[in-house]
Formats: sequence, C-alpha cells, structure tokens
Amino acid sequence: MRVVISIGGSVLAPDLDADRVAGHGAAVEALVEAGCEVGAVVGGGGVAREYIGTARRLGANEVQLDQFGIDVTRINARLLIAALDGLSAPSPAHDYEEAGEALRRGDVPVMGGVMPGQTTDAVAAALAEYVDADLLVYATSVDGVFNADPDTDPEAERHGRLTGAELVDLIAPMSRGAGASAPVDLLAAKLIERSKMRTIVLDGTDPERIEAAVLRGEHTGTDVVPEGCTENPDGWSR
Ligand SMILES: Nc1ncnc2c1ncn2[C@@H]1O[C@H](COP(=O)(O)OP(=O)(O)O)[C@@H](O)[C@H]1O
Ligand SMILES: O=c1ccn([C@@H]2O[C@H](COP(=O)(O)OP(=O)(O)O)[C@@H](O)[C@H]2O)c(=O)[nH]1
Repeated sequence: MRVVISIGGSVLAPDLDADRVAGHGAAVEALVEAGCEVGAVVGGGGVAREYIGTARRLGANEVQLDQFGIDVTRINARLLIAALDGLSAPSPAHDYEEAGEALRRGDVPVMGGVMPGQTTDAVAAALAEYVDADLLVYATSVDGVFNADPDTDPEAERHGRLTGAELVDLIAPMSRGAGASAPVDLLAAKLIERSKMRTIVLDGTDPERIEAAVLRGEHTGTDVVPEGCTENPDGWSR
C-alpha cells in the first residue's frame, strides 16, 4: 500500500519535544517495515503562527507571511527526517517530482510547504494524487471532521464517513475569512474530491493511532470515501 501521511505541526512539534518527534518517526518506520511505501508532509504549528504574527506586526504582506510559514514547515520536516534515521532523503523535497523520485528510489519523501496561498493540507493531497497513493491520512489535533468546531462546541458531532463532495461542502463555509480554522483546508478537500482519494482524518497526537489506521483500518476519526463507495472490505469502514 502506498500512503501519504500529513502530520500537523501542532501534532509533531508543539513544543519541539524530541521524544514526540521520535514517536512519529517510529510510526513511519513501522509502516515501512510492514511493507508500505510512505510519503510524509509536515505542518508548521504554533511556531509558524508565532513567526507569522510577529512578521505581520512588522508589516509583512500575506505572501511574505506564507513564506515564513513555509520555512517553519520545512524546518519541522527536517526534524522528522532526523528521526527517520536514514530512511528518508536527507532534506525535504521542494516539489512533487522530487518527492516522487525519492519514493521510486525506496526512500520516504518528506515535504513541508511548497508555495504561498495554501497550507500543508493541500500539499499532502497533491502529493497523494501525484504518487497515486492508495490512502491519505491527516494526523491532526482533532479526531475527525465534526459538524461544528469540537474545540469550542461540546455538542459537536463527528462525521464517521463522508464523500469528497460532502467534505468540500462542509469545509467551504469554515474557510471564509482570515484565521479561519478547519480540520483540512478547502483546496485539500477539492483535491481529495477530484482524485477520489481515500482519506482518513484522525487525532494523530498518539502516533500509534496512525499505524492502527493504516495497517488495520482501526480508527475513530472520519473516513472520506469516493462517491458511491459501499464496500466494507478489510481495513476500511468501521
Ligand atoms: N468542524 C470541524 N471539525 C473538526 N475540526 C474543526 C472544525 N472546525 C474547526 N476545527 C478546528 O480545526 C483545527 C484543526 O487542527 P489544527 O490545530 O489546525 O492542527 P494541524 O496542526 O493538524 O493543522 C482544530 O483546532 C479544530 O478545533
Ligand atoms: O504550501 C504551503 C504550506 C504552508 N504555507 C504556510 O505555512 C503555514 C503553516 O502551514 P500549515 O498551516 O500547513 O501548518 P499546520 O496548521 O499543519 O501546523 C500556513 O498557514 C501558510 O501560511 C504556505 O503558504 N504554503
């Protein structure tokens, strides 16, 4: 199975704790040992937001702010590379072609951001489409896609299963306005719909959950499945 894992910055490096990063590296290694081809995309988290906040106060424009974010995602990607112990290329891939070449060589490509105007959610969706992945996993800070923000609404209910089109419809209103927060961004949702990519959104704070979802189909988050998919094979629906 070929899988792309998107690890949010808030999940991988909220505090630059080495053990946490090592845990995510170990999860990727376990997937490779189990026979998966793995690509990883890493986000910027709170550190990126701090840089962006400071640079905004200094008068930087939105594209410049995104460049700060991209730089932080790439530094976080280097942290994951350090934890992968030679399993990956030595530096984060700059684009999808470089990542695809690494995958063909048998390495684990690790990416951060690539261009202003999007987030690493979209990078992960594009990489998954580019390498024709079987599965895309968003390891984020919330356990799936809810009908309201679970961080602020205790009544929020999780969607267990969505189609790509339903994901786009849910995310679109969340994405209006600066600073809007959503479990995946709108461009990512559109790429998932277009590519019909099987996708899981889950709480990845414990990296073993990522392993369980990929290897055994066990998770409590949200499955995004192609339109009309009714199958319930091993490791898919719960
Ligand atoms: N309907 C929703 N379902 C799930 N999460 C939501 C929703 N609306 C807003 N969110 C927010 O989306 C955020 C996604 O995680 P985020 O902190 O951006 O992590 P990451 O570092 O993985 O990108 C969470 O803070 C969550 O509160
Ligand atoms: O291809 C990319 C990826 C990231 N970013 C910038 O980097 C920030 C941090 O990335 P992301 O939001 O994916 O991090 P996460 O929320 O996963 O920690 C984003 O808000 C954008 O400003 C960007 O401009 N282009």
